[in-house]
Amino acid sequence: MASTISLPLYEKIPRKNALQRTSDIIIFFLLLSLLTYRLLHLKNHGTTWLLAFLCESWFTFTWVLVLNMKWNPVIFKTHPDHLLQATGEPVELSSVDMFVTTADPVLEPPIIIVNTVLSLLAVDYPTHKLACYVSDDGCSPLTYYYSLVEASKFAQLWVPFCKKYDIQVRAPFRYFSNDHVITLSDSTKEFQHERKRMKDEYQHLCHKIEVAVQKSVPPCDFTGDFAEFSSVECNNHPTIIKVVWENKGLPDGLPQLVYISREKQHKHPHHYKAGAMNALTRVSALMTNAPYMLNVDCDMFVNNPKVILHAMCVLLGSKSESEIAFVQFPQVFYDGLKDDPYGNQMVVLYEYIGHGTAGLQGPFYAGTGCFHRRKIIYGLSPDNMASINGKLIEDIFSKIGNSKELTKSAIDALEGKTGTPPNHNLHSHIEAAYKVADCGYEYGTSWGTKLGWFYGSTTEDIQTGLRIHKRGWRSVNCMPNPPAFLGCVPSSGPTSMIQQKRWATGLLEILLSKACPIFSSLFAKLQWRQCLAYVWLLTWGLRSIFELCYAALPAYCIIADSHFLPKVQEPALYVPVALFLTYNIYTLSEYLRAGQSVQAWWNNQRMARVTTMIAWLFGFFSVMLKPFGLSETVFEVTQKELSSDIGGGGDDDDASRFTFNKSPIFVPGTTILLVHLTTLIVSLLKLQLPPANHDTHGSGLGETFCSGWLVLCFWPYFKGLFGKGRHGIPKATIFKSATLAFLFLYWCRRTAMVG
Ligand SMILES: O=c1ccn([C@@H]2O[C@H](COP(=O)(O)OP(=O)(O)O[C@H]3O[C@H](CO)[C@@H](O)[C@H](O)[C@H]3O)[C@@H](O)[C@H]2O)c(=O)[nH]1
Ligand SMILES: [Mn+2]
Repeated sequence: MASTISLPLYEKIPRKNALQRTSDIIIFFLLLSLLTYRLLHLKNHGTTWLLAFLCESWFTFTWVLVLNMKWNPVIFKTHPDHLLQATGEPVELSSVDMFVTTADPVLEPPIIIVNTVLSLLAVDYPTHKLACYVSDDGCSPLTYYYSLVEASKFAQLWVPFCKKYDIQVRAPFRYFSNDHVITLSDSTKEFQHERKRMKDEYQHLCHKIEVAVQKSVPPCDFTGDFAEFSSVECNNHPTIIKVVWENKGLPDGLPQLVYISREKQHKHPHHYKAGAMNALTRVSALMTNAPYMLNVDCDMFVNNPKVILHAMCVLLGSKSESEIAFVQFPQVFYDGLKDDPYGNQMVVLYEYIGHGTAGLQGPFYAGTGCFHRRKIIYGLSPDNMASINGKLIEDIFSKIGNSKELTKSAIDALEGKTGTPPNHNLHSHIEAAYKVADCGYEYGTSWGTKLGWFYGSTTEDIQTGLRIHKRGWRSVNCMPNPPAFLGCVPSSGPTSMIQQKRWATGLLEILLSKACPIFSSLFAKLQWRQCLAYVWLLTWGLRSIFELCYAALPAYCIIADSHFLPKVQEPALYVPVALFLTYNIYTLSEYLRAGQSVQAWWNNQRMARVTTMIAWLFGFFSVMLKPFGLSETVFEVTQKELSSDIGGGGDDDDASRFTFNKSPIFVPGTTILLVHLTTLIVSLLKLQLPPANHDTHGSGLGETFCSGWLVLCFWPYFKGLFGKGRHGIPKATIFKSATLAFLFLYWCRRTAMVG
């Protein structure tokens, strides 16, 4: 097919960044000057300078990693219209299995899953080439019944409606929301009438779900279709697989829809999302065996109905198939709070780091909104592409487990004989599918270690992507307009902190494992600049230690009456001042160029400090304490809320105010704030004293400024000291933090007097 394509399906366009490179280099040189200054004066000063030197060396190292990532940005532009022209008939397109994972019907309400599934079912693609599989780790009849059975009924109306009128947003909650204004006046009577009907039907569906969720009773008595759900515990139950909708080869019907809740038993590790993805891979292999797999988190609905066509442009358009393993769409969020108060919307991150890594071996796999090739998930290397020989097949045989049907489908996948034959009957494979979804199936196989999604990290996405890059594959990021998928972003302090903690934990687990990118670069095919990009990401947890130490320095110096920054009269002071100014102007310009506000920039700067020193610190400790059995790294599911729950759009001031709870995760931040409030006051008082009382070693303006800056960074905590309810830091947390702050300051004083 590729040979008949003449117009390019995608283009790789280098992005100009001379100015950025210049600022990057300037900052790098300023960092080097600071290090030189430290080295020259190290012997005149004590431990504080050594500590400062170590921290600044780490910051410089991190900066080199950032510089490497941003140096050669590229943009991939896809042309779906060329795809349709080239193939003439859309029927020639490959089939795609679409996976949705969900784990908890409370944190991930059924209405969210309904919308994601509906948006997937309604994409612009021949429907008989699509199958949607929903994995439910919560084993909830609510999810099964509403997200799938009821949704598939509604889909019978919704999908034809979307296609007939070429609706752009195919998640109904979004389409019918008020901020999605449609000029109904210039539309036909017929359209208005049908739209009204859709809206009524959708509201009816919502109402049913609401009632069931509130009563928290199962939607039915456990008979018939639901018998399997009776007396299940979410962590201990047999496999449940249900074919909700079967497409009998009709291009304009609905895509196949299958519900899977893999078996779980207390004594078997289930490997969280990675385990779910592997079960999905196996079950779908038996049922539809599409050569491409799209996976989304349950909250990531399709926002651009052409998304599969965009992905196909890259996957079919790469010169040799052997190049590109996966196509990653960025995580974009809907209805995020205004100006990103939690600093977690990642707009600027995707803009610079995303396009930057695209110019290296390719973007990281982000766990959602990504198209994979099935054979690569089965462990294929670029070298093996040309010949699928007996040895390779034997190899697969030994790894994939003892299901004959699965082995056969895997061989088909490797040989390129994939896709659903016409009149394919899903039910005929259900028995084999139950078998491969058992929790015992993976014993003695290589699932999670050599094929599929990889185990051992709570960021299974990064680990899986790294293993793919390690084999020499590339990846591409695709950022169509409008964005391909939209999802939820945490909009509360506790949720956001827990998510960041999980990431830091998972990333550090990878760094300390066999999968460490440094080995992959030395002994496998991970390109060294890509390796550096991974090192940047995987060291998030370690950064917390250096930042925390650096934050302790000004406080220590003020109490101990020493200094770690050049004094006002020293010309060397220009170095940190210039560094501070250049860095902030530079990051600010990044935000402005990405269309973000000054407030968003500041919120992100501030939250970067809070996240690094607090959430990542917890991630660091949970990894460090794991070998001693003092901690367990678990995948804590992020709470998802529809915008209506949080006051729509988040313009109101209260919604963007930081929230707290009783979690110990808020102790260190409160401690840092209390320490710096104290030292700020102490140093301001000292600055008032006549100069005669100052010897040249005493703390100076630099330290005072640092303390002040940290207080500003922790300003949400400051407000939390006086806040009420969820906006206030609990009294017990304040008490613990005050004790810690006192002990720290006391210790500073003691060591200073001894020294
Ligand atoms: O035991 C589990 C736990 C989670 N999930 C699903 O995994 C997805 C991601 O979980 P979520 O709580 O939303 O985590 P986020 O932090 O929002 O997810 C980001 O980070 C994860 C890695 O930590 C990636 O897997 C995700 O794709 C990425 O969006 C959701 O659909 C969950 O239902 C499961 O299926 N089984
Ligand atoms: Mn999520």
